[in-house]
Amino acid sequence: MTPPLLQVKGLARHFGGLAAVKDLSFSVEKGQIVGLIGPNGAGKTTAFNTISGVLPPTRGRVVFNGQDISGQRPSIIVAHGLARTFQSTTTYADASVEKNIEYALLSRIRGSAPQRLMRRSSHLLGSDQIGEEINRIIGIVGMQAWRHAEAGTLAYGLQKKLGIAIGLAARPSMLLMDEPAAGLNHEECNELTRLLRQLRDEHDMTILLVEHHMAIVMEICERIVVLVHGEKIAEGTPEELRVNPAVVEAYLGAPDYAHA
Ligand SMILES: Nc1ncnc2c1ncn2[C@@H]1O[C@H](COP(=O)(O)OP(=O)(O)OP(=O)(O)O)[C@@H](O)[C@H]1O
Repeated sequence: MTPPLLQVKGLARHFGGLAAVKDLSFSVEKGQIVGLIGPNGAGKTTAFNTISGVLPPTRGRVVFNGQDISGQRPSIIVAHGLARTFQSTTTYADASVEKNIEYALLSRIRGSAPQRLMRRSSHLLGSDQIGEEINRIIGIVGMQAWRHAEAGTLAYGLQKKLGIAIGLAARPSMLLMDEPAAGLNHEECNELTRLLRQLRDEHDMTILLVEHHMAIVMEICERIVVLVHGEKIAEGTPEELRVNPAVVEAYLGAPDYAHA
């Protein structure tokens, strides 16, 4: 049997006396979209930051594609194929959509020495391939019409798509997405749902999604991990969690969950 692509084992992260994440274990199989949900302050972002190398874990391990990546720098983790999508604020506002993607590709090519050593040769791009790669990424996120638009002038939903495009420039096999639906309108949420499915079905992407928008989580995730006060209180399919008393209680007063 193929081992899971991502395995989080007994992960903990403390801030002084506060245990923001406690003994968290879960795994994500290749090709799955898994949700990580929980009320405000549950520890979702801390778990994400610890998995992606932004914060070192206090305890526990993160294994990706069979390799222990716990506590590695974000650039090394990206080179392993585990990338985070960026918030719109991390784009170059004055540069065009294609330039932003080009900068992301160039940083991948230049990378650090250990990154270069780790990358498979197919991951190295010659400058003649950059144009093709920009076309490929713009095609995936459906931003052909905005190719020459300045990033800072894009509507919010398009800026978020550009953030996903920049994440894709790392050619990851797995994306960690932190609240991609935040601030999107109804039509943009539908588009996001289509894009996430397309990334998985047509581009072999595995996705771990932190998201407050319960309708999207319930519709798109095969499995969901629920955190409350830093602890995993439940894990299962959307159908299982909808009727799980502990989850319903944690979300009492959250109408979006009740109606998802
Ligand atoms: N750098 C930090 N220093 C101290 N405490 C922190 C730090 N980052 C997070 N925390 C605390 O850790 C706990 C978990 O926060 P975290 O942001 O991970 O939760 P979350 O589930 O992502 O919340 P939200 O849904 O509101 O984004 C909170 O009590 C928060 O105040």
